[in-house]
Amino acid sequence: MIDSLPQPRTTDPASVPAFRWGVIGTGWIADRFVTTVTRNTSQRVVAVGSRSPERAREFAEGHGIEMACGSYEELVAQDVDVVYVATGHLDHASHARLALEAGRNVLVEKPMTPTVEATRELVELARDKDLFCMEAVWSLALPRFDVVRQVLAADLLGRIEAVTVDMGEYLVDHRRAMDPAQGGGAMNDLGIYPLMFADWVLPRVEVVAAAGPRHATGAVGQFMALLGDGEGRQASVFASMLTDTPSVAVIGGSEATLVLDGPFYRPGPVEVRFRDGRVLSWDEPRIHHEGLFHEAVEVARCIAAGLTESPLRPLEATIATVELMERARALMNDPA
Ligand SMILES: NC(=O)C1=CN([C@@H]2O[C@H](COP(=O)(O)OP(=O)(O)OC[C@H]3O[C@@H](n4cnc5c(N)ncnc54)[C@H](OP(=O)(O)O)[C@@H]3O)[C@@H](O)[C@H]2O)C=CC1
Ligand SMILES: O=C1CO[C@H](CO)[C@@H](O)[C@@H]1O
Repeated sequence: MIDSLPQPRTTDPASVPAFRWGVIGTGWIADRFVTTVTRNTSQRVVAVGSRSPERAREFAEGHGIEMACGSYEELVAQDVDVVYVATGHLDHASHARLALEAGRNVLVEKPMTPTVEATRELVELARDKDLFCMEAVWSLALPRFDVVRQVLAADLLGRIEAVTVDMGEYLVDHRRAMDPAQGGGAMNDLGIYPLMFADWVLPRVEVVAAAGPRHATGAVGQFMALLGDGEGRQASVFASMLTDTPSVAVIGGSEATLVLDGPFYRPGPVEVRFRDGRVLSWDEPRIHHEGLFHEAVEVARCIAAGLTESPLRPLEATIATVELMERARALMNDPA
């Protein structure tokens, strides 16, 4: 009988080489990513690219970045080892392609692309070029997720029977995230996380049913999906841009139940509740998006090791998640 949860095996940022990074886009996530990477690692963000030379300059000055590029083409032509694609959902494919064609490794914001076809094309290109490519599902690089990974590998929960996971954040007033013309709606911004989680825990799971009413903007404001693996295991997924929900993830097993208190996709605690009443927990500071730096360290670790994909977010897993997204969308008549 164990008396504590496993310690996470996350990579020490100081143990990986300092690579030269370029960033495409100067928006919300680009700002957070560069801030935390600069603060917590020795990775060097040396160039930023924007559609506007002015915005590139402002971003570069604000973050102490050497090169401000007035176009994405100019950015990928710089001497960088890896490009972080931080533009909107519908632009990931073309901007990642631009970087790969220029011979750069890529870390691409989620969803890598909103469709199975475009994701497969990008994966194929990265493989043809023998370049590193990863979808920035940063949760999977967090210490918290490594604790879960080890709990699952050690079969501490018994037979997994159910996953329930929700993710609700009030984003109704967010122009990009609710604009259907920019791929806005509950799927691309939020739903990808709970679907990824269900698929990560129960890899053969399929979407059985889904419903997602449209908000006044025309985007799907929230959706529920029911998943099953054909062997009796089920997952329920809920994502909403219309209200804040606990955003808790639960893995129910025959021997114990694991709970990731919300928001499950960010840094936070892990609790395992055994059927005999014992509870084991592991905790870390709830540092919000500050935890983004872990994915940059994972990228550096992989590139240094000569890997073209990360075992934390293999490209086939990215494809599996977008397959679930596409199936759920089809059931709710929501074009990508
Ligand atoms: N990992 C995470 O926790 C998070 C991930 N994300 C993901 O990151 C991506 C970007 O989200 P976010 O940072 O919130 O978005 P923003 O709208 O804040 O930034 C997007 C950037 O894309 C660039 N861009 C290029 N073409 C266009 C266009 N036609 N219209 C508008 N912007 C354009 C702009 O940079 P410029 O003008 O300088 O060229 C802009 O700053 C999304 O795919 C989202 O899913 C978002 C939030 C959190
Ligand atoms: O990936 C994401 C996670 O956090 C953000 C806000 O809290 C979301 O909007 C976003 O798309």
